[in-house]
Parts: sequence; structure tokens; C-alpha cells
Amino acid sequence: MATGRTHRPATRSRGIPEATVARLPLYLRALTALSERSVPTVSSEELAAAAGVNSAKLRKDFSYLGSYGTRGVGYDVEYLVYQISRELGLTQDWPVVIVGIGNLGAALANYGGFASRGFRVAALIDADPSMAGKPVAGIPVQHTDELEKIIQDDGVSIGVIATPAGAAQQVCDRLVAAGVTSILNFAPTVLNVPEGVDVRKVDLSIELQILAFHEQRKAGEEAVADAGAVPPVVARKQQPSIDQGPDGDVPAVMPA
Ligand SMILES: NC(=O)c1ccc[n+]([C@@H]2O[C@H](COP(=O)([O-])OP(=O)(O)OC[C@H]3O[C@@H](n4cnc5c(N)ncnc54)[C@H](O)[C@@H]3O)[C@@H](O)[C@H]2O)c1
Repeated sequence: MATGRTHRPATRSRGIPEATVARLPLYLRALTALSERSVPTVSSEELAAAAGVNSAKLRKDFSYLGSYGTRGVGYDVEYLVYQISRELGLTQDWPVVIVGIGNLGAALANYGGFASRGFRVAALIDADPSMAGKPVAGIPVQHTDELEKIIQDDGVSIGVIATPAGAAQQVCDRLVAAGVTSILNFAPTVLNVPEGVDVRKVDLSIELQILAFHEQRKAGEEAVADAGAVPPVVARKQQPSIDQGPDGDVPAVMPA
């Protein structure tokens, strides 16, 4: 769900395009829901609808995984969950640190969905000395003085930045210098990172601005229709609908 900046090429070394990688979590989410309902198999059409992706694109994506399904039966749900999890690197535990334990950092720390997807919150770090030792989501907050030690001791490679924008670059530099190679940035600022470090950026206000743009356009079209003019059907058809990205999928935030 993040708009990202990455130094990786558009196609990963194992030949899976980045656009496919960005859709794998959508398939996994839909498959996990099917698995929880003990559904054994699923057709490409059903899974595509559940993931909000076009079914031809889904079949193409799965062909990169070497998964073709069985004609008349579909895909084995459990096996696909395993295959996609393995491809995304989720079959191993990923310790994650969250830096900046304010409103957002605390909400992220309390979110149970990380752990259930293989992301263990290894540490919560904040610059405010009065927070040190106070538990958030059952984990004591540690001071930023400890940042390098925590990352090295825990072998952390993923850092989440939830500090004010003005502190984000400095936090990012420290994380990277300590060995972090993937950053999820919630602060509204562009981070500069060296080659080999991936940054994904989440900004919900940008998403709202995009929705506002579409709302404004819809309102304009309704005004034209109300005035008795012919609605611009052709122009509308050429645009993705508001619940679809340009690829026909439904990201909350456009994949990079
Ligand atoms: N991406 C989004 O959709 C989204 C949504 C909400 C907030 N935000 C952003 O997330 C950030 C946090 O928002 P918030 O409401 O939680 O703010 P907040 O003020 O409640 O929390 C910020 C925390 O960061 C800590 N901090 C400040 N400098 C630090 C540093 N150098 N190292 C470590 N910790 C430091 C502060 O002590 C504080 O606890 C802001 O940048 C905000 O704009 C993004």
C-alpha cells in the first residue's frame, strides 16, 4: 500500500516483475481469508475478484511462481498461501523496529496484524527520555541512544519511521548506518538513502487528496449532466474507476 522508492530494477533478479510483487500481498490476503474458512481450492476468477485484480493478470502473476492451477479444480489454497509467503520472504521471522512512539507509532505497535504476518516488533524507540521504559503494547520503549545496539543485537533489517518529518532523515541515516536495509516511512518527507536500501512511503493524506480529486471530477460531471449536456462517457471510460488502480487492482496506496 505504499508509494515507494526503490533502487531495485523493475524486474527482480528471479524474474518476477515489481508490479507482480506488489500484487502478491493482495492475493495472500484473499487466500488467507479463504484458508481461514477452510476453503480447499479456488478458481482464478474467484480469487481475482476477492483480490480485486483482473483474472488474466492473476494467471500471469502466478505463472511467475510456477503455479498454474488445475483445470476444472483451480488453485490449491494452502499451497498458494505457502508459495506466496515463501516468495515474499514471510516464511521467516522479520524483526522490525518502530522509531517514534507517538500517536501513530503506538497505534502501529498495538496492531496485531504485523505479528500474524511474520513481522515481530523487536523494539520501540523514541527520543523522549520520559518515555524510556514505559510499556506500549506490552513492550518497553527504549531511548534512541540504544538504537544502534538494538539493531545490531536483534539483526533488524526493517525499520518503521513514525517521527515528525523534521527528524525522519536523521533517524533514517542512523538506521541505515546501523544495518537497516528496508524502511517504511510514515513521516511526510522524502528520505535520501544509499544504493541497496529500499524505502516505502505511506501517506494517507495523499490518498485522501487523490479521492478528493475524483470526487471533484464526479461532481463536475454531474453538474454537466444536470445542465442537460451529453455526459462525457468516452472520457470516463478511459479513466480507471476510483476503486481501481491503473492495473485494475485496488491498492489503498498505489504500488510504486
Ligand atoms: N503516513 C500517514 O498516513 C500518517 C498518518 C498520521 C501521521 N503521520 C506522520 O507520522 C509521524 C508521527 O505522527 P504522530 O501523530 O504519531 O506524532 P507524535 O508527535 O504523537 O509522535 C512523534 C513521536 O516521535 C518522537 N520523536 C521525535 N523525534 C524523534 C527522534 N529523532 N527519534 C526518535 N523519536 C523521535 C517523539 O518523541 C514522539 O513520541 C508524523 O511525521 C506525522 O506527520 C503519517
